[in-house]
Amino acid sequence: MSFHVDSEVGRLKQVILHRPDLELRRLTPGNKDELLFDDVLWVERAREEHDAFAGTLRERGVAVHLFTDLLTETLAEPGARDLVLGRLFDEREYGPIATDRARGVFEGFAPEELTQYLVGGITKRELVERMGRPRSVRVQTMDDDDFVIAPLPNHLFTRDTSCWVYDGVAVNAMRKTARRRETVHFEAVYRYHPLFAGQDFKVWNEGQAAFPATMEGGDVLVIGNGAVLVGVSERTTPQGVERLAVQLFKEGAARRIVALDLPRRRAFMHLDTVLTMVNGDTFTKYAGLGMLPSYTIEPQDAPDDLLVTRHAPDRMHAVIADALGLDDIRVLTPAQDVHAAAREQWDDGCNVLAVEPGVVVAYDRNVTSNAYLRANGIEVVTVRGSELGRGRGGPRCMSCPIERDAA
Ligand SMILES: NC(=O)NCCC[C@H](N)C(=O)O
Repeated sequence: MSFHVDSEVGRLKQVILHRPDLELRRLTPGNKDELLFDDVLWVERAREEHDAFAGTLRERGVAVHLFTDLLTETLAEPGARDLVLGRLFDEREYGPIATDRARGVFEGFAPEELTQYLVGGITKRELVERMGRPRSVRVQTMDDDDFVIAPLPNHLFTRDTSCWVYDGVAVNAMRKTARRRETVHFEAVYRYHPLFAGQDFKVWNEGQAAFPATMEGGDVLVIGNGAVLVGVSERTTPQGVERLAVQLFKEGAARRIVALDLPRRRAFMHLDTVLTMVNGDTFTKYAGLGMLPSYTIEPQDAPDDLLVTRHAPDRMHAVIADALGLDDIRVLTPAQDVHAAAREQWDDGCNVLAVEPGVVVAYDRNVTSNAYLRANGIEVVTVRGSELGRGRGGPRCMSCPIERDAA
């Protein structure tokens, strides 16, 4: 089987999703901000919404792989355990007394339990029950219900931690502390899971070791025609984009990157919160985004050199069209008052996931955006996201395509 993502909108064949679990039960009013959520969730309802989302994709012929299953199966491999636990149990984090004992507890877990605690986190009480009370200053200064290892609720947004670009995968260094531990889980999955191990695909970057050259998949749109559209954002750095460009060009996997200079704000945290593609020449865009400065990045003769051209904001759509080999692109932005538009953007109205050209999955609550897409010939399949949306991500954020045709 070969994995590749050749567009944003061609037929979607395989995707990785993460069904919410323990990590969201551990989200509280006290930790939600640090964990990048805007509210606590009703987890059972979030799971129902997520099951319905997965069901919608399956009905459209998409093979859905659940991240929990992938990680659990991966952790049955000794090499994967060593990679993940070696990265996690760092003496500089847990102190010289507790680190090895805590690691010993995790070494003893069966794969299912190991996945549960790696993703859901573990409290001091849970750890001490298993390892006894160490003399560790690090552990003794904590309350029993404090997390020794924090939960990872943003695994829900599988788009960001790894993203496929043509015939390779970028396993991304994440900007925010709350998401950094997600990366090693995907490093292990792509290296050791039987679905991927031994398969012929390229790896565009080296995981969290690339930090601080962060790049997140929500900023990466594989628009087709050998081009990639990338947001330089709150999360994705210019050097992260530059490194991606060097890798893609070295392997001849892409011909051009267009980088958009986004405002560095949480509401616009990734490009796909304000701009996504709905068919081969059409984008849905948030009215408040306006026009942005852009850069085209192209290969030079020397492999470690790049041709970088800056364009004024009014050229943004033309620059994207040119990368696609088109005279123009269609940009769909519904006419609505600025307050309504801001609310729908916040609720991921632009964050749609195409399952084939002209057919997208969207949250049902974004009534105006969805009606406008339909009026312009796009089929919109709606899913509920009243709970899921509280983490500020929609259908595109919650999916990591691993196989998708060209448009
Ligand atoms: N591509 C995306 O925009 N993903 C949404 C990520 C939301 C998550 N709570 C975060 O702040 O990283």
